[in-house]
Amino acid sequence: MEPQVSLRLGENIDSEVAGASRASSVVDVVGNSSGRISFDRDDIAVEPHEAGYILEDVPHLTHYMPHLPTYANPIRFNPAYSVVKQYFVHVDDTVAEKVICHKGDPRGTHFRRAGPRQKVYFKSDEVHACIVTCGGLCPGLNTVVRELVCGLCNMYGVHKVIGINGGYRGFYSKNTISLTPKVVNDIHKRGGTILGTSRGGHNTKKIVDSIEDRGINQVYIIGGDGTQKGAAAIYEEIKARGLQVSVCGIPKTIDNDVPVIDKSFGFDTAVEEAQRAINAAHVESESAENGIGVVKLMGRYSGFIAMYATLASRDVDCCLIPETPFYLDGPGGLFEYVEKCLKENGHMVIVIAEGAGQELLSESFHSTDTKDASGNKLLRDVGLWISQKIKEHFSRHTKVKITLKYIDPTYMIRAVPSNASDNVYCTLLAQSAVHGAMAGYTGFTVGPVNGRQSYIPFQRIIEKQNKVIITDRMWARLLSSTNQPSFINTKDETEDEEDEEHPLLHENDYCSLSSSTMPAPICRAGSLPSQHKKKKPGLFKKLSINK
Ligand SMILES: Nc1ncnc2c1ncn2[C@@H]1O[C@H](COP(=O)(O)OP(=O)(O)O)[C@@H](O)[C@H]1O
Ligand SMILES: O=P(O)(O)OC[C@H]1O[C@](O)(COP(=O)(O)O)[C@@H](O)[C@@H]1O
Ligand SMILES: [Mg+2]
Repeated sequence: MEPQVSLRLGENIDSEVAGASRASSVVDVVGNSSGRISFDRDDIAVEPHEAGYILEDVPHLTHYMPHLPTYANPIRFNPAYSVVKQYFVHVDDTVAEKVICHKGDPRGTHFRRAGPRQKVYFKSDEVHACIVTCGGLCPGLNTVVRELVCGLCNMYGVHKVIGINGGYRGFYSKNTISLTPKVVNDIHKRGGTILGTSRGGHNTKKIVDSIEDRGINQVYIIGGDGTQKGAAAIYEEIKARGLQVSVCGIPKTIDNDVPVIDKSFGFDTAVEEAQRAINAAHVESESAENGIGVVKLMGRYSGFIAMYATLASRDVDCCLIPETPFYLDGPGGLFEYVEKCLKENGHMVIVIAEGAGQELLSESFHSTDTKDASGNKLLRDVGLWISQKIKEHFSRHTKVKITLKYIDPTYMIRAVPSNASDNVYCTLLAQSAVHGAMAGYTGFTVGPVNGRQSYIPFQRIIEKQNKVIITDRMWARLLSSTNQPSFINTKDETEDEEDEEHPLLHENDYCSLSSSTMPAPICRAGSLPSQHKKKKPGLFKKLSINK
């Protein structure tokens, strides 16, 4: 079956924008010849047509400004691109969210494919774009800034691009940075962001006032989950004021915790840079008698950097991440495993993500929650804590003398420039963002879905965090690479097997589960918390059978 364009019947089929006349509809169910249904995201849940797919579309300026004029895309006059056959993205092109299907499955959710359109909704010399970077640092920020500027200026002939200083709060300050291809020429070789960044300080009304006062009509917002929530609020306010301003979010997070997209920029660089710390830990531990190297890596709620760095290195004996429960004492606990490693190999390396075991730390410190300016919970140093616990264990309960070195490379990893593959990734991301804004899309985030750049509604990006699925094959690969304990005792596994009520679950069922449904860290030796046993029996064993 040929996928159909998500236009309403009676709409101009030549229109560059699917559903251009709709007020706010962003989700279409595209079916076969028997028809299709369009609906507002906020309205009702609609069952997709048996043979159709759901197009989770992004808003367009014409949804609230229906009579905007269009212009021929200036790229067609650019010698670099005019020779490329089929350079423009077809209006029907969509990208499937899931590429693994089972016989009889519905075709699932699709996103609009990113790329240049035949028509644009801005005259190049009328574009006044701004770029802002928010939240924590991440390798590649400067590359994205560079490629946004070069994409706007070199591909579309835009002359007015400004940088907002120091994150969202920079919208309220007088000073901005004028950005030209010359200014940004070398910045991709530097870590950090030339624009500066910050946490907190988001005031939607004041930001949109500033956008209006300055005559800005394209806003590129680079940042993580918090930033994208802020971008969504800015878009809503701009829509409410009826402004012809495209708002485009570019997901940034070293933690790789943004959902839907394949991975976030800077992640590859972070994994690569983490190897240096792991190597150092390995050298130190190998060179001492009963040497233990502990490396803390970033990852507040998602342990992707720790997991991939461990898999890449092969020198790591134990990887602890926020998504996995672990405990210290007793059979199957961490101390027992450390003793075993030292006995067998004379040394060991532990990688721990910063958000791992936080519940265990809270128990130790009885701390109250403190937050940063953006409202993110401030975490205690788990690396230091676990290092002390291991030292205490060996001095109090064994005769083994250990040498433990704790390495915290987190900010060093975050501050490096992006590597080659991240640079290419950042280029595609930035160019896709520019194409989308020029084509009049707004209220969208850009990112790769199954290898294809796509336009994704803000809602999908901010509704949950991407997490390591510990029942997935990737975590199983890690466990088999490190041989670390799963921190699940056999008694619990047997209980799970006996539970016939719960059918096998598909991996995608888990992708849609939030952290609240994942097991809480185990606090006591040798047993799982009771709510874990009751809520998700079979969580660990059964899914692996399904792969
Ligand atoms: N729910 C929210 N609504 C509006 N703005 C937000 C929200 N959460 C965070 N922000 C703003 O986004 C910016 C970055 O958020 P932060 O959580 O620090 O980093 P990140 O975007 O990398 O997750 C901050 O300026 C913060 O004020
Ligand atoms: O010390 P900071 O700058 O607040 O940043 C610490 C946090 O920033 C991160 O690197 C990334 O967080 P964001 O994506 O929210 O910016 C986390 O891994 C880490 O916990
Ligand atoms: Mg964040």
